Amino acid sequence: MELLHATDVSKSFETGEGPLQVLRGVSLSLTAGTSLALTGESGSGKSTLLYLIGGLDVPDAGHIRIAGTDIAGLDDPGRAALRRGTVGVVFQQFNLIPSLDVAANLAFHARLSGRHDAAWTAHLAERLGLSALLSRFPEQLSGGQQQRVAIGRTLAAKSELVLADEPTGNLDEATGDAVMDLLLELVSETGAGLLMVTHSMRLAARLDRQVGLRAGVIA
Ligand SMILES: Nc1ncnc2c1ncn2[C@@H]1O[C@H](COP(=O)(O)OP(=O)(O)OP(=O)(O)O)[C@@H](O)[C@H]1O
Repeated sequence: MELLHATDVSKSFETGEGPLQVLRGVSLSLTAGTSLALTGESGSGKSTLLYLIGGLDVPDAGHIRIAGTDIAGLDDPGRAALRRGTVGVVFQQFNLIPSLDVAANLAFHARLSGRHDAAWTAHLAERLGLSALLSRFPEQLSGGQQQRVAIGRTLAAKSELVLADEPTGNLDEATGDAVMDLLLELVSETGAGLLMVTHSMRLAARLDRQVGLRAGVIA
């Protein structure tokens, strides 16, 4: 089943020096249960594309269809609902909620999207090695532990599409590899699709497909 289909997506930003055209007609697609690495040099627009797909920003032109819905047709609350349910984003900076403990962070998006399933969340906590850390707060966790919570938060909401922006970019190599193992295993078990931005050809090679962005188009 086609999960994601982006067609001719363009995006520019206003800067002090005039408009900067970042994406110039990007098309890509992803089937449920498969993974795609998005590579490209710094500034090539990888994060911009991921944010558009995640409904965190809107394209100037083009279409993004996720699980059959054209997200251009959604209003702000509709896009917010998309981000908490169908689509989950794992950021390089973890982005956990500092005032909530691990258990509440894990369940946060699932609760907001009406997808909370206590048994499934407990299973994820166990698989992610978080069961003994449930009452800790994010600042009391290592980077690797925080990223495991962020992955769990996305999967707890049963997201069909997981977007990850350099998810191991803030971790040392051994910790990053362990986090990547868990991400790939759990995404594959849940049958979600994964779109991951990475600078690392080594990490990109672990995903099913690799595409590169260059000068605003898929190279
Ligand atoms: N809100 C914004 N306003 C102005 N320019 C922006 C904005 N967001 C991104 N840009 C510019 O768009 C270009 C692409 O940025 P983007 O973050 O998508 O690149 P990237 O490929 O993810 O880079 P990196 O690998 O360094 O994270 C950059 O030149 C960046 O400065």
